[in-house]
Amino acid sequence: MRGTSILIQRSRQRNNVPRLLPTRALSPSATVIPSICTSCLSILRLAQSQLPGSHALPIAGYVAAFHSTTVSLASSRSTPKENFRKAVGRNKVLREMIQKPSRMVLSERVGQSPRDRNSSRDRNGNPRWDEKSVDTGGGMNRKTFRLRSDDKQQYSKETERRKRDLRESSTHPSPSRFEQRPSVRERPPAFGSRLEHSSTLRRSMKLSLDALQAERKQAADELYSKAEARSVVRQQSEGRPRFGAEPYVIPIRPERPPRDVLQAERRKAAQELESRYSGRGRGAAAESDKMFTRPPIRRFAHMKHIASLDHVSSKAREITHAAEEQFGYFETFDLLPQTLEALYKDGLKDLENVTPTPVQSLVIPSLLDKEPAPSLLPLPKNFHKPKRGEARTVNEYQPSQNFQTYLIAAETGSGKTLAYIIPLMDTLKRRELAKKEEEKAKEAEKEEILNSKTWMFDIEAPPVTQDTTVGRPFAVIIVPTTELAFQVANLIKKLAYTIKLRTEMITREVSGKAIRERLFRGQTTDIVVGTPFMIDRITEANPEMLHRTSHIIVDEADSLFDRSFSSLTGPIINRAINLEKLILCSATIPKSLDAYVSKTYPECKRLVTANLHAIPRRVQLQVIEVEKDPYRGNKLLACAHVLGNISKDQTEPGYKKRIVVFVNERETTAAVTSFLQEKGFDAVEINRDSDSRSILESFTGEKEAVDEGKEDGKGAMKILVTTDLASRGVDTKTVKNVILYDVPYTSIDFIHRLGRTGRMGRRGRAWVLVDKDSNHDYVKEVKKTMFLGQALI
Ligand SMILES: Nc1ncnc2c1ncn2[C@@H]1O[C@H](COP(=O)(O)OP(=O)(O)OP(=O)(O)O)[C@@H](O)[C@H]1O
Repeated sequence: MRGTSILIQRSRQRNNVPRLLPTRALSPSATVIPSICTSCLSILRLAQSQLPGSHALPIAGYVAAFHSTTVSLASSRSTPKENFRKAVGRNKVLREMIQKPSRMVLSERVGQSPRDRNSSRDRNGNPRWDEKSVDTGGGMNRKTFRLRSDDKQQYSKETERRKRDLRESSTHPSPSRFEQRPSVRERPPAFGSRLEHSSTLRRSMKLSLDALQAERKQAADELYSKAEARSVVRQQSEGRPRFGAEPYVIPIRPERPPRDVLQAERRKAAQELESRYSGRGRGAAAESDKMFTRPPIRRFAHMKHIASLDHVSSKAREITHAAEEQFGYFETFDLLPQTLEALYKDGLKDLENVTPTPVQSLVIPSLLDKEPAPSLLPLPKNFHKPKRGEARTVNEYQPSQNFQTYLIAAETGSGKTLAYIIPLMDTLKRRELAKKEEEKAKEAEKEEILNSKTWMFDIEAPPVTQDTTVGRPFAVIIVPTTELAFQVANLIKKLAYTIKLRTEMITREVSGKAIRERLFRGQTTDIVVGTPFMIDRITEANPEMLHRTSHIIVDEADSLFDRSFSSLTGPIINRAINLEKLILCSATIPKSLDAYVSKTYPECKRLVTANLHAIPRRVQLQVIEVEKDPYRGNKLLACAHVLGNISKDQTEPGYKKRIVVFVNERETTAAVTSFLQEKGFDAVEINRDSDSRSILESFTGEKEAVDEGKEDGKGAMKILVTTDLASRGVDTKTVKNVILYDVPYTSIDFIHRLGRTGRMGRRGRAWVLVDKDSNHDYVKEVKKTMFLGQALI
């Protein structure tokens, strides 16, 4: 073509999908078609063979339109030929152009041989064609060219040779693609245009069109069967393919199995699951449960690496859901009137229309005990009280064998404390009332005998028993920190006022003398709350103290059975020789706890809520990249900046904003607190020397109105800087914002720290500061899991 040359490289078409290939326009006036596929090649051939240069320009546009049609057909499973035919059928302009060429576009080169289309003269400058204008009567200025006789001969020879080659190649199997392509040197000399070169090349490679298509079809079938995602590069413009735009990838999806096949598979899997559970004990079910439903998610690799949470099966969660829906009101639990009264009046004061939380619906009916207390085993005669400084012997008692064990696990701030306290107090009160009734009956009987004449012969001497109630509690609650002991003891005291039970707290804050007086001053103590260290010390010196203990509750059990506490918690349990119920309670079940419980208490009953290990979606987590501007690695600055932003927002108008900042190491608390104080924030830290109880009280109490004149900014904020000391169990229900100054070491710490906000259905916000030493991927995974509402692993 004279004015326009559209050069097309040889294209391959795989998998029935037109592939775009780069082409070039040589002439500056040419229409640039950046990419084209083989299906469109035919059109261009037609244009080049039939049209003069100036008319090839609009043809380029037609080709673009044609190409878009073939691309849209590409996802169908028809062959390129069929696609081509369909595309022509759809495109009116092209159809007309191909079927009956317009008179308007035909010009001087009509009838020119495809060979040497660009030059009408040979090397010697002689005209190749005898130019003779012939009016064919079909067009306005149609011209025809007569071939010179020698050229005519050469042309017919060439045609003959091509046909022969094609016949031969179709009888031979096609070589592999790499073998097919000859090196540049081996290639036949260019003959005519590049278009011609392309067809010559194909001929020289002895590839028949049929063989090529068969190969493509096979490749396509393979791809579909393997369900490999192949890609079609399309250029996106208003949802339609266009040339020159950014490419994007559309994966070809594998064929979906029919619906009935899928349903049958699911049914089979469900039956298998059912059969694994039916007719087995709880322990076995739990075992198979674990085996069968190990988390299939591999994408949370970083979380898996760091975390140590145990997986809770979907079956266990389903069971819980069913149980949770059963109880809508506290009245349905069949509690004593005084327990109900205490619950509404003291436990959930100032709350209207309270209903049991999921964990309470699950736990209260399971722990309620209406049976009378069983008779006590006597104390062993050889009770050994170790002297001061003497080595402890752990296994000197015969531990109780017949107690039931429960593992209660529910998300943070879900009301676990009341879930175990209410049934415990109700049971103790029931037993107390039953005992009183029994004593009353005995008294009446005695009176009757004394009044009768035969009393001298019938009455028996009263038995000598060790059945004293002084300093021998019925229940012991062990918690890991003094702060938590204070909180739990406070709640029990409130309830006990109405229920009429006595409770005492034993922590390091209480002196030895005070404990002695409280416990052994001559009155019955029903419930003792304390830290493991203190309870262990006292019960080691006075093992008879646990003689009547029927209930032991281990709150934050994962912490109390870890390496630092297990040497204290285990012996306490062993000393309770009349133990009936051991209740382990926690918001997190690490693998270590699960293994310990399975081994030590194989018959343990697990009461686990459906959302265990999931941080509620109502808590938003934001990640602050400390290394980036404007902080440039300055974590203190980042923390102050976040606090500054919190101070400006209008989230808690009229009330003091309470914010908790968690750090990993105790030493960091002082540095962070003093920096924040320097910046004008009201920040306090909890450390060994500080009065943690009063500090925590100001964060666990009800909302506090802001001082006059300090309605806005830093004056309306209260910041607590702490380690994990305040991360477990502390009921910071009015805290809306939590800052994780350091990335927590484990998912367990993540759950407990973030659990200080968003409690009992409230909304919360959290920020985590990520610096160069932090594991970014881990934080990303936690954030993603939170967003999805999934359990952390
Ligand atoms: N049924 C209820 N309705 C409304 N509020 C409740 C209910 N039960 C408990 N609460 C309140 O929920 C708050 C959180 O309870 P609690 O401290 O027992 O949570 P938790 O599950 O032990 O949390 P953590 O795992 O952090 O120790 C408390 O302020 C409590 O008064």
